[in-house]
Amino acid sequence: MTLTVPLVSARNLRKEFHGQPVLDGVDFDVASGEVSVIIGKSGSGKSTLLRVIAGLEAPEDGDVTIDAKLTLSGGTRTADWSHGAAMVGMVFQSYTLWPHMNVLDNLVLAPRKVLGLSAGEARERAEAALDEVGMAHHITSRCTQLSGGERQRVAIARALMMRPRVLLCDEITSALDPPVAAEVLGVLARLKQEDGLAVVLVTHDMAFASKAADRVVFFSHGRIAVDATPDEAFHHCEDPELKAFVDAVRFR
Ligand SMILES: Nc1ncnc2c1ncn2[C@@H]1O[C@H](COP(=O)(O)OP(=O)(O)OP(=O)(O)O)[C@@H](O)[C@H]1O
Repeated sequence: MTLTVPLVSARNLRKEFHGQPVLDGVDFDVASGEVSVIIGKSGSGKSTLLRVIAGLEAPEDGDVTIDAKLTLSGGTRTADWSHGAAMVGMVFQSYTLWPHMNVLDNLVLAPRKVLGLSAGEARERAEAALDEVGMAHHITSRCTQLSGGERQRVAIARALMMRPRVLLCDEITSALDPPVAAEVLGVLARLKQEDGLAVVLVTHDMAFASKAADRVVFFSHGRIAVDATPDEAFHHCEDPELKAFVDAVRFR
């Protein structure tokens, strides 16, 4: 029997804002080459979960193991924290590219500073990353000249520059028209397929969730209420709250 060790494993994550629990003892595993879609009502804690895993938010309690190294213990960073952080990339809903820079400069900034890559090495890496998202021809474009979908593809490429093994995506298609959103989500599905990247996606896109997700996680009041295959979650689920949520989103 082969035991697969999760790439990311979070245990008993607890986070409060103003005395209110937002993550209420969350256990969450991510496997390599898996697309997990997180759904749930607004304010249920989905973004907070991603931000805690990415190290952007400190939890009150909980352990996180990334790539077999304990990075957070009882809510506190361990000596292996940076090793884990390097494995995790994050892409956000609103465009976080520097508008005054061109695409190449946006991509090379962090790897040159953080990894100390030479200009040539960083450019080579940028060309490969842009190629992955179908944006190689835009390497010298100004970010302000790009459409919303193109900007999000560049944002994905920028996250890929640090060679993460898991990409956390927080509602990255919410501001896009459905066909453009489908294109961006298609890029993620391909990255999973071709590069074995793990993708965790907070989205309301049920079509993508049912087609491309390996699992669907339903968040409710700071807890994971359902963690199932798309077929189970959308067609055979007994959870009344999930059923009501899926119907409400599907027909919106
Ligand atoms: N930095 C913060 N300071 C105070 N409260 C916060 C902060 N970040 C999140 N919250 C609160 O925590 C709760 C969960 O927020 P979170 O963004 O994780 O929910 P969500 O499920 O991602 O919602 P949405 O779908 O609307 O993005 C909300 O009530 C939110 O107002």
